[in-house]
Amino acid sequence: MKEVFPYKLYLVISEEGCAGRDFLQVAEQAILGGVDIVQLREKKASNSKFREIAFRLQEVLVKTDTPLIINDNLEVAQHVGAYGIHVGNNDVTPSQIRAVWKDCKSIGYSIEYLAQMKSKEVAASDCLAVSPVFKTPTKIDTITEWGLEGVSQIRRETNKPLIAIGNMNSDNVFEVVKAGADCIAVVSAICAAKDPAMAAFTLRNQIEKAL
Ligand SMILES: Cc1ncc(COP(=O)(O)OP(=O)(O)O)c(N)n1
Ligand SMILES: Cc1ncsc1CCOP(=O)(O)O
Ligand SMILES: [Mg+2]
Repeated sequence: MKEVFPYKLYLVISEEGCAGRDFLQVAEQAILGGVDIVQLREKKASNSKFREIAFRLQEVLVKTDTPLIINDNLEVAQHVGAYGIHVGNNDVTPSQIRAVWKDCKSIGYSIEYLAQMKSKEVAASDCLAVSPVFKTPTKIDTITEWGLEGVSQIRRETNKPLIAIGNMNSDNVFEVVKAGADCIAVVSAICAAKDPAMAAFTLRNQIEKAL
């Protein structure tokens, strides 16, 4: 059976986060470098704008068969026929998504505190994000800074694919994978890099070395 989440390097992108560069080109370059899944995270866009950006990104991703994940917005995710969705504790829940979106291939769910691990929402998810591993200016409304010990602790509690996010960079991904992460998700390490393809290539190499 095909694994639902075999991905290793996950780009989380927004149009605004690419600092004036064309976000579609950043995504294309990142994929050339080794990104194998992309999430569109538009925290401020209206539904219609979010949908429009998602369609444009989807057009680029289909060329390389790269899956598109939509952050938070179930309506947009279904409308564009995304591969899946990522949600956290303030969003529509994984079990609600499962109930209404029958052909959703991947529901990702953020783990912010340990008690979540026993919840029905974890059971309803396909993959879990250790969120954040390290504090990051990209997202400041976070609860637990998990650190390497937190990644290992969550690893011991589940066999589901674990995505590490939060200040991931080429200096720390090796040890984060060694601690138990299956996949590394990044915003700034690629979106703010001078050369997104090279940045992705370097991250991917570190991940492969640790596996
Ligand atoms: C891969 C991945 N992991 C974690 C998050 C954070 O989701 P959430 O806690 O819902 O916070 P917002 O991103 O919605 O601000 C994510 N988006 N992607
Ligand atoms: C979306 C999100 N969720 C937890 S941390 C984070 C932001 C990660 O951004 P960066 O890779 O720039 O630290
Ligand atoms: Mg969310």
